[in-house]
Amino acid sequence: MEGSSFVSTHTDEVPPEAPHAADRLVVAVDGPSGSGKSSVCRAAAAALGAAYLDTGAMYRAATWYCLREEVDLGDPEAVAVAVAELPLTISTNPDHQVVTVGEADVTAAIREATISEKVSQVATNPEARAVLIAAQRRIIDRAGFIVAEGRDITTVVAPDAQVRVLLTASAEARLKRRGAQLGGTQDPEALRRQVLDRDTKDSAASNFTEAADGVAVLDSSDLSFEETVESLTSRVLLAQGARS
Ligand SMILES: Nc1ncnc2c1ncn2[C@@H]1O[C@H](COP(=O)(O)OP(=O)(O)OP(=O)(O)O)[C@@H](O)[C@H]1O
Ligand SMILES: Nc1ccn([C@H]2C[C@H](O)[C@@H](COP(=O)(O)O)O2)c(=O)n1
Repeated sequence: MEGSSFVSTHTDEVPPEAPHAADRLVVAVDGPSGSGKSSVCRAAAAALGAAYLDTGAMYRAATWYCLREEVDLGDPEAVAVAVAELPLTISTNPDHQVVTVGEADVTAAIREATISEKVSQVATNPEARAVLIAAQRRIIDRAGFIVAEGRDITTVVAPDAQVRVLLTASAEARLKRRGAQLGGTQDPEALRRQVLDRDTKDSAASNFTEAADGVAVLDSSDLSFEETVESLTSRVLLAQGARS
């Protein structure tokens, strides 16, 4: 498993070390905010010995960069130009996530509420998306065995993935989980903005509320965290078994 992938925004080439088709097993997971994508996919990847790609972290890092460069997020052309120059690296080690922009380690900073509230302005920019989607495809190609999660992985980034899952949960469960995750620091209105309002904005760029053809729905509303991880890993093991 590769621990770190440099995301070049300036080339489309498939890296020379890309694995053979027979060694590829891509697990694509999409879903709304707070459904458990990051935590469940990271745990499943660690259990399976797979790489892990958090594509949301890439949109968050792009937003952090735009803010640092004082780019007007309301100016789509300026955002597109900035993201095309984004010097981003993201680790694919499920046990150790590191995101850097140039020399800056932004792993913690990209989780702050300011970024959560502004990230949709970058994520709904078509040119910015094209740059990040190309980078995500290169990382997936290079990894071979990888769990990648986001909003458009099953449909746009890796529609040919061997395992495709839409991870859902009720709005009530998602708000409760996010509230607990943030240690009860957010008032109900701030939580709604960060979870439900963000979903509404992000829906303009991709459909992550309905499963596309061939995508299985995993509803975690009434499942524990461990049961959800188990459900995902068992689907992957089934796919592995079917190939051998
Ligand atoms: N089945 C579950 N039962 C209980 N808690 C869960 C479950 N799945 C995830 N969680 C918890 O819910 C919280 C939110 O999960 P997570 O951050 O993985 O969601 P997400 O879908 O990646 O959200 P976002 O897209 O906003 O980043 C975490 O604290 C996680 O541990
Ligand atoms: N494939 C993706 C991944 C993420 N986004 C957007 C949607 C979110 O607002 C933002 C941050 O993602 P999160 O960390 O909350 O999973 O990025 C997207 O549009 N496509």
